[in-house]
Amino acid sequence: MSRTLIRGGLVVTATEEILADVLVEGERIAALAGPETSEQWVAGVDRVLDASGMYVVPGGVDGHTHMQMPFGGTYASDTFETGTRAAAWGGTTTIVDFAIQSRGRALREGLDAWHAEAEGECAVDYGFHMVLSDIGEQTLKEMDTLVGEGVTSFKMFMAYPGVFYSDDGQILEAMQQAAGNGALTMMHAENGIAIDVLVKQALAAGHTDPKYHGQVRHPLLEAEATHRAIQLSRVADVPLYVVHVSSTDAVAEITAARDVGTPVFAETCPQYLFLTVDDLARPGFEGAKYVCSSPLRPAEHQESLWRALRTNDLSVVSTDHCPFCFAQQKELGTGDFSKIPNGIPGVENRLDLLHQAVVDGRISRRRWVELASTTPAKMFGVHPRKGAIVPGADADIVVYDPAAEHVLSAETHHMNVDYNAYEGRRVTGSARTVLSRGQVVIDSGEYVGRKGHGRYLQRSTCQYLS
Ligand SMILES: NC(=O)NCCC(=O)O
Ligand SMILES: [Zn+2]
Ligand SMILES: [Zn+2]
Repeated sequence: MSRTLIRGGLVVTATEEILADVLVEGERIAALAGPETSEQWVAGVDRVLDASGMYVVPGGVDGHTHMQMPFGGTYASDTFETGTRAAAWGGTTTIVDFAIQSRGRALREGLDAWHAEAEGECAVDYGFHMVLSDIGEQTLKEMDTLVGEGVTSFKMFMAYPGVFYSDDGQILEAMQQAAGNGALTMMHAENGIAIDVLVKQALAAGHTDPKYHGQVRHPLLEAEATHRAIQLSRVADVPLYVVHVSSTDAVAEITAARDVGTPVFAETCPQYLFLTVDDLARPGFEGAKYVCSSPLRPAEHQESLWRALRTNDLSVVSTDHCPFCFAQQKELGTGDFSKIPNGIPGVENRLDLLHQAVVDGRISRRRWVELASTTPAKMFGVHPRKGAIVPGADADIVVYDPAAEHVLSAETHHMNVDYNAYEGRRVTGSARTVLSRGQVVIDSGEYVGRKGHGRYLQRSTCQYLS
């Protein structure tokens, strides 16, 4: 069994910051100790990693990715291989991706297909949520089986009629089923039926540019759907996790529900914290790079999101990593914004963008770890294996250089996509060395991992509910 000692760093977790050395044995963390004790370990280890001046943090847990997802006539451009490698470069050592049920098909078929795509391909560990696109008697029964296989969360869509959309009755039934089997329900909360009316009207008026994507997906239609999802979850008596929250109005619904004790949780994503509608309105067709749903909002929404991250009404930052190349993929929507594949890349950039928020004084170091690693690990049932630096946990560890300045760019990133949504942005902080289950996968910025190292994670149920 290989032994690694990480020496001299500041261990930062969601709850404490301590100067401690970390001993890794095989795939797990064996012990933490001060320098006098760890001095005695040096002779018996295979490798000593010098972490002086560095933070030693649990690997990032990105609870919302879409590797090679089919969407709008094409596929997200990162495969499980390229996307998990890019994740590792950015300090993320666990992803939870979305397996998708096709309409008219069984959950099993969708889940098997995603397993087949991911198995043997990943650089870091991965789990699956399941997207419900065809809720009926058979789907409801299958939900129970999947929970037994570690797929303990189900995403439904109030958006995308004719594709992933579920109506209120179907949503209520799936929520009732989840209430019985202990799963977490996840919601893409936008009123897709109303949005489609506005899309038709916009196109009829000749409004075809990417910026109209943001206009038709009105924040009130996000708020309305969020409200409806919350009320349905209360009727079903099931916890709810709202994905990619983008607006002040949706946050207000979540806050109001949480204030009366409803088990509603929510995430936002870096794109809503760092980008705005001005990016969607870039000249020519460039705005297509910024088309995602929920859409980017005017800058004033960002303050509400930051505030909610501080008050815990938003408790997770995930990426919703869903990359489509500008050339040939985003271009499918030239002359019709509604045909632009929805999604923004970011799995590699999340930790650094959030660390910039630490540097800027918006959140504390501990909150950074909590939002990016510990809370998603608990939310999605992989804590304390993931998201923690304690003896017995998986040795998913990032030696993070808080002073390393770099510029985010498609020229230097490792995601398989021809643009970076944050092109030219200077950030302070970078993952220097990354361990995934005890194996060094990033060594001083170089990838030294291997395809197939990443294993499927059978998740338990949401730990905020037990
Ligand atoms: N978010 C987005 O624009 N694309 C990915 C699919 C989804 O999460 O709705
Ligand atoms: Zn969504
Ligand atoms: Zn998504």
